[in-house]
Amino acid sequence: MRFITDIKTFAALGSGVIGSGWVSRALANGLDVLAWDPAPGAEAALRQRVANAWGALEKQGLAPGASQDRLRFVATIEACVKDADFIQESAPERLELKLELHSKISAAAKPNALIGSSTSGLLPSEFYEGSTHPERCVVGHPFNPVYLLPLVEVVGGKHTAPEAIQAAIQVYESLGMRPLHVRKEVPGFIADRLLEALWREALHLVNDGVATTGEIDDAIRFGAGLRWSFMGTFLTYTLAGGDAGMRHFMAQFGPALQLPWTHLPAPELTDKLIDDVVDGTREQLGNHSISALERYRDDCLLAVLEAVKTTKAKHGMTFAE
Ligand SMILES: NC(=O)C1=CN([C@@H]2O[C@H](COP(=O)(O)OP(=O)(O)OC[C@H]3O[C@@H](n4cnc5c(N)ncnc54)[C@H](O)[C@@H]3O)[C@@H](O)[C@H]2O)C=CC1
Ligand SMILES: C[N+](C)(C)CC(=O)CC(=O)[O-]
Repeated sequence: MRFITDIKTFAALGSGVIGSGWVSRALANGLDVLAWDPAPGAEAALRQRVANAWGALEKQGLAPGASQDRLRFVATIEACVKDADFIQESAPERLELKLELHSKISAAAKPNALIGSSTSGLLPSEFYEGSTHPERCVVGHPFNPVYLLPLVEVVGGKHTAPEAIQAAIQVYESLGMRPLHVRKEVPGFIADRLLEALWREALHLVNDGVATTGEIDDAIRFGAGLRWSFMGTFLTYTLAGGDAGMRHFMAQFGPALQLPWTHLPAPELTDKLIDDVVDGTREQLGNHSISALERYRDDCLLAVLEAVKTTKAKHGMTFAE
């Protein structure tokens, strides 16, 4: 089966926070968009959200022909999907609801139109169980705001064709995104496993009276949050190991995971896990020395600090706010 990758018409089912983000991104990329949502007043709310996002999208740069007028809100699931080249579902996070919705979407869609779900962590093998042509069905998990953040996690289920994963990656790239193929189907995928761990711990801190939510957010936004925009945890910690890199870092700070500071159970630090982490970060380092990456990290930090400061001032805020 050749899946459609040269898309002209994008269908969005569910037009809440995430659905309207997809609609905005698709319109900004010069596509025709069909949207459906069963809630009363959904069309007006969607148009309002798209209008709100449009200023940022104009600053980022619109594709030729991009226009909010190319959005058509329709009355049925069938009208939304039957002529669509690509379909993205962003309905509430309930397994039964998604199961029923996808059986209807897939029955009415062109057989070679890819179908993506925005789910934050439900398993595609489960909610695509009743779908027609499930080989074209994937998860495309985005991040809020969908029209600006590039990451989209692409996850297949037990019936998804490998070619469909590649085709979906191609489509998401054509929408200016940075797809990440999650190779193993697990609840929460990669990013939400991490975000949930952080969030759960933050709730423990509040619950234990250690910090307020504002203090916890300060702990993120004035520290690791600034460096996360350009360097992930593994490479950051490799640099934190100095010239000896990740192996020294693991020896020095790995045992503290067993104390534990957190309320989450820690993984057992087996030799295999350490080797996997060391080998993985070695690959990430490539030919770059630790000191070269430190210069890169510092340059990026300065640029981000300057950008945040300038942007906040434009909005009438001080840097400390
Ligand atoms: N809010 C977030 O930060 C993120 C949410 N997601 C995922 O995106 C999906 C949508 O979440 P949100 O946009 O946040 O929710 P939301 O509550 O803002 O929007 C859901 C929309 O679905 C509509 N809806 C209700 N029943 C429906 C049905 N049977 N078929 C189609 N639409 C229906 C509602 O009227 C509403 O407009 C969920 O699967 C969620 O896990 C993914 C990434 C981030
Ligand atoms: C809270 N959430 C699980 C819905 C968040 C996401 O899925 C991604 C995001 O935007 O943080």
